[in-house]
Amino acid sequence: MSASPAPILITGASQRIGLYCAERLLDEGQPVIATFRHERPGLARLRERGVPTLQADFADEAGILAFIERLKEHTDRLRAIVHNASEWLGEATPGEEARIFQRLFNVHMLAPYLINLHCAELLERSSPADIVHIGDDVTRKGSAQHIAYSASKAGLDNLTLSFAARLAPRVKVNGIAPALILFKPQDDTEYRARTLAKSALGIEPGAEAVYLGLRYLLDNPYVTGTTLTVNGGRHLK
Ligand SMILES: NC(=O)C1=CN([C@@H]2O[C@H](COP(=O)(O)OP(=O)(O)OC[C@H]3O[C@@H](n4cnc5c(N)ncnc54)[C@H](OP(=O)(O)O)[C@@H]3O)[C@@H](O)[C@H]2O)C=CC1
Ligand SMILES: Nc1nc2c(c(=O)[nH]1)N=C([C@H](O)[C@@H](O)CO)CN2
Repeated sequence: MSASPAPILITGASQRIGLYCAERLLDEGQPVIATFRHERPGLARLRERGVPTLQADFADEAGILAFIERLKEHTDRLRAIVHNASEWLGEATPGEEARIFQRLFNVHMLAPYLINLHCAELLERSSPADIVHIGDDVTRKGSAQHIAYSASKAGLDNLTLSFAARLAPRVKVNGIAPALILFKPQDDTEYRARTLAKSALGIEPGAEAVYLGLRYLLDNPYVTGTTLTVNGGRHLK
């Protein structure tokens, strides 16, 4: 029996929420394996702390399966998988709709689906074991500006239910559905004010709000098939 704890895999952990959660887990002595698509400055901080950083593009099946093969070269067990990788794309480019639709479904649904199926055995060598899908509160009502994005995140919510049923009792499977957590640097004042007004609490909480949800799901032995809403009371407005 290995003395060191099994690692937690976080996808899309080179920046923002994924990077933040990776560093908070490391601070607590939890080993992490991180995936990234493009090289970014935050990866150096993870590498300095001994985190294997695996380049992976989940835009198609070949990229997903190639990642799974490389992951298994790095570990034979996992404490948890956090499916965080995501693109927030709208229907902005005429003629590009089908390509964007496919890309969003691949990163938000095909990647979690294939990684969960192919890596369940790694999770089952750890106890407790968890899968956490990072979704989006927008699935509650859909989005006129991000139709394919919202639909693909709704599909991810359904994967939570199916995998929770399939992998119980050895693996818990849950989701976190955030609304605004972090603005992007390019978001202008008007957009920020308009977005903050959409929730009852009216704040930009930062990545800690998602990490606290992740911590709860990892620590609670009696929660599975659940999606935590972390939306500042957006449903109340
Ligand atoms: N930020 C927010 O306010 C909210 C976030 N969420 C959800 O929370 C999670 C984290 O959000 P946030 O930190 O803002 O996410 P980001 O937009 O920063 O994306 C996270 C990472 O996903 C990676 N990624 C994108 N496409 C692919 C792909 N095809 N294959 C592999 N990796 C890919 C990106 O890589 P690269 O560096 O190459 O771009 C990026 O670093 C996401 O699932 C998001 O949908 C939900 C609601 C609100
Ligand atoms: N992959 C991403 N998904 C989402 C992001 C993001 O930056 N990356 N941002 C949002 C917005 O904050 C939205 O919740 C409020 O306008 C949604 N999803």
